[in-house]
Amino acid sequence: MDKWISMLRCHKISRSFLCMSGNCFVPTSEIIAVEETDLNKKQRNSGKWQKMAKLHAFTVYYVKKAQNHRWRCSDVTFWCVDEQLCNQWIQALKELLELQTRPKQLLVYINPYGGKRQGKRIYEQKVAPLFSLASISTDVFVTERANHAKDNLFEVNINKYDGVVCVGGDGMFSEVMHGLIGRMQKDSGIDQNNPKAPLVQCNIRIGIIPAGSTDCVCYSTVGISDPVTSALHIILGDSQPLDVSSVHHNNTFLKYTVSLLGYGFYGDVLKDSEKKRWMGPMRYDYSGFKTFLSHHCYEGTISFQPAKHTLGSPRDKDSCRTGCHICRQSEQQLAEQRKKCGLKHEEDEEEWKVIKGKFLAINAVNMSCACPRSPKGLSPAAHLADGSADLILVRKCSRFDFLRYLVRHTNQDDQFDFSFVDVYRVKSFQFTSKLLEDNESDVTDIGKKHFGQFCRDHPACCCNIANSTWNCDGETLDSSAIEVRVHCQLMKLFARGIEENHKEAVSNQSRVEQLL
Ligand SMILES: CCCCCCCCCCCCC/C=C/[C@@H](O)[C@H](COP(=O)(O)O)NC(=O)CCCCC
Ligand SMILES: Nc1ncnc2c1ncn2[C@@H]1O[C@H](COP(=O)(O)OP(=O)(O)O)[C@@H](O)[C@H]1O
Ligand SMILES: [Ca+2]
Repeated sequence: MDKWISMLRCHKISRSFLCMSGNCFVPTSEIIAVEETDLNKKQRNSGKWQKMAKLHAFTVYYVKKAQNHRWRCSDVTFWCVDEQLCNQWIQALKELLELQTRPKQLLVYINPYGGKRQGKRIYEQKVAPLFSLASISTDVFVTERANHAKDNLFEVNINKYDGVVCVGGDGMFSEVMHGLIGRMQKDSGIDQNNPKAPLVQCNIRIGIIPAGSTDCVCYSTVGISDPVTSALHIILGDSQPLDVSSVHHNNTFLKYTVSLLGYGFYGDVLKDSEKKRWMGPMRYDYSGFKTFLSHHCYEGTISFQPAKHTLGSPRDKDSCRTGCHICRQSEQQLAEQRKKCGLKHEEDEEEWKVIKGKFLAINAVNMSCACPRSPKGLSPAAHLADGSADLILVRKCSRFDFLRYLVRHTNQDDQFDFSFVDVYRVKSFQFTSKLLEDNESDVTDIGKKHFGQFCRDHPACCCNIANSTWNCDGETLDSSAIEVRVHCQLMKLFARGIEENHKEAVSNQSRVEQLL
């Protein structure tokens, strides 16, 4: 659309669309702001208009969807000789924007040390100007230490805000999520140490401005890791429910997780990479390579309860997309089950499957875990809000086979199509390392307490007698026995899930135009 010849060509305004001649329309839900145009400024910039009669104008800022789920703020200016008509348009559009439920007051936490240490700059240069354009007020808090944001969330007057924004990576997001969910349970008198406690949903949405090393939660829920796109989703007030898993050990709460809870390979990569933080995001490549070469496997027992409430399966060809019907159906099914069972725990009655073995990796993912390093993710068909997690067991195999498996995270081939990889959709699971089982069953056996570096029975095998650690959304968790339970849609993000690809969106758009 030519900005300079848009002489009040908008010919129709409805509750849903601002339609302009020239086959262009903007859904009102995607208008960012409407402002009276500073004509002096415009006229100074364009000699073309200098000799014309007095004009009035307003500018509509709206979301322009580019390729690969990237959003940008675009604008169009409408000119008019009639001042009253111009003001009527501004007024009508502002009233429409008021009807949208959008955040007005946000609490922002910036981790200045996440990723490439650009959090503060990204926020100030790319995000703050957009929030100000959309008339969003902010209280900005730059963290000075780990857990600063989490601790602060237990103290602030949270009801003052329409949402919390975190600028950083998955670790920073995890911190803010722990603060919000923890605060919510504390205020409602829920004991987080009870693994069976029905947790209270957190209705304050979190917005993620990606400025970390992996940014998997942002990428998996928006489709791209891009600060401007995320800021625009926040401004429009998008809402995406998210499953959260709780991790316990012996009736003690350890952590919540939304993306990857990984033992073995991803736990070892994370542990090693923490010592190399100075390398920035490259630390994962270095530690990934090192861990791959070490090729350690770990022995233990996994018990899990299959997620029977959901129609989906981890081997599905379709992925979770905006407005996903599998997530909606699964949530309804769980709500019905809960109604039927009342206070009784339906989980207690359901079957547990038990698997013992030696594993190179045990990965539990609540979402696909797509990220720039792995655009399909660890489990491409996992759902954001279906009350289930995908449990991926990578059994002991050769280095070459493990490399083939890892490479499939980066290409289009099926990463579950290997004899040594099993995947299950679960609603809860438990893991105990062999080492702990042995210690618990025979505490007097001195030999078993004397763990050498590698398996005594098979000195040549790669089986590591020491335990691995868990990678819990980028935070290390040292526990050789854990109990995990998925809580369906425990929290919400300022996101809308990944939209259908652009071609489909364009064809839907022209269908709407025809309807109008
Ligand atoms: C031969 C090529 C092999 C390449 C394999 C690449 C596989 C990448 C999969 C990444 C999955 C990411 C799951 C998310 C994990 C994050 O929570 C965590 C912390 O993120 P952040 O706080 O933003 O730093 N990131 C990781 O654990 C990084 C794993 C990278 C392993 C190579
Ligand atoms: N000011 C700070 N100094 C040091 N660590 C911090 C600070 N603020 C937050 N953190 C911690 O840094 C960790 C990693 O942050 P994150 O933003 O995820 O970066 P990255 O993606 O590079 O790991 C998080 O666990 C968070 O708790
Ligand atoms: Ca899920």
